[in-house]
Amino acid sequence: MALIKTEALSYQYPGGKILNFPALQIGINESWLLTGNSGSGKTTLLHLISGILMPSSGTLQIANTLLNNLRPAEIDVYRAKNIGMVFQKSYFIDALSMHKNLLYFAELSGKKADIEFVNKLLNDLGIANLARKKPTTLSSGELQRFSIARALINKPGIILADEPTSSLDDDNCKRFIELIIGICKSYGVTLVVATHDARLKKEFVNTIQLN
Ligand SMILES: Nc1ncnc2c1ncn2[C@@H]1O[C@H](COP(=O)(O)OP(=O)(O)OP(=O)(O)O)[C@@H](O)[C@H]1O
Repeated sequence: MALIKTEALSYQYPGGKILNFPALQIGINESWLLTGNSGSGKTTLLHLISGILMPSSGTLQIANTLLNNLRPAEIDVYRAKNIGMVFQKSYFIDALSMHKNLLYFAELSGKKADIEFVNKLLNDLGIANLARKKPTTLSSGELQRFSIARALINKPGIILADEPTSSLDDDNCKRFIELIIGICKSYGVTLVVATHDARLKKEFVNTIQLN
């Protein structure tokens, strides 16, 4: 069964052209690359899947839930439970250690942080030795590895990453993408990476191409 399924999905920003998306069937624990030229709608599609935007037409189904039918409050609950996000730039609080940052973000969702899970994540990502450091003392490659931990902290079924490697050099890019694909595989998480970064193409079997 598909975890993410769309049919005839489209979105139109006020006054903008209609963005039409190909039908998608993305399975549990699969890794997908979302590519296309600048302006083709990669970020918009990620925002539709995460419920930040509602489709103008078409259907979007995640597991057994038709997102079109949800009310805004239900969408917020859906997003908090199901979606982890990784962005081009990491977002952490400078005054807190990385460990405290992760506990803080875990608790933002209203649940008590699972410290054992946080520690397991840090070990699995090979960043436990950096957990006492503050964000300003870390490199962009190290911060992006913590962004993976942040995205996984509430145990989502789906991770959406928007241009996660565009500020990384070749070594960090390779390390990051292998790490996020590997950890999503081992945690049973479905991964969609939107990018125009040609370095990522060879890492994915499944590709969505937007025009
Ligand atoms: N908030 C907005 N209001 C109006 N138009 C928007 C808005 N955000 C994006 N667009 C337009 O919608 C289209 C798709 O944008 P989107 O950011 O999804 O593309 P993208 O493929 O992610 O591009 P890039 O690779 O440059 O990030 C573009 O034409 C863009 O100008």
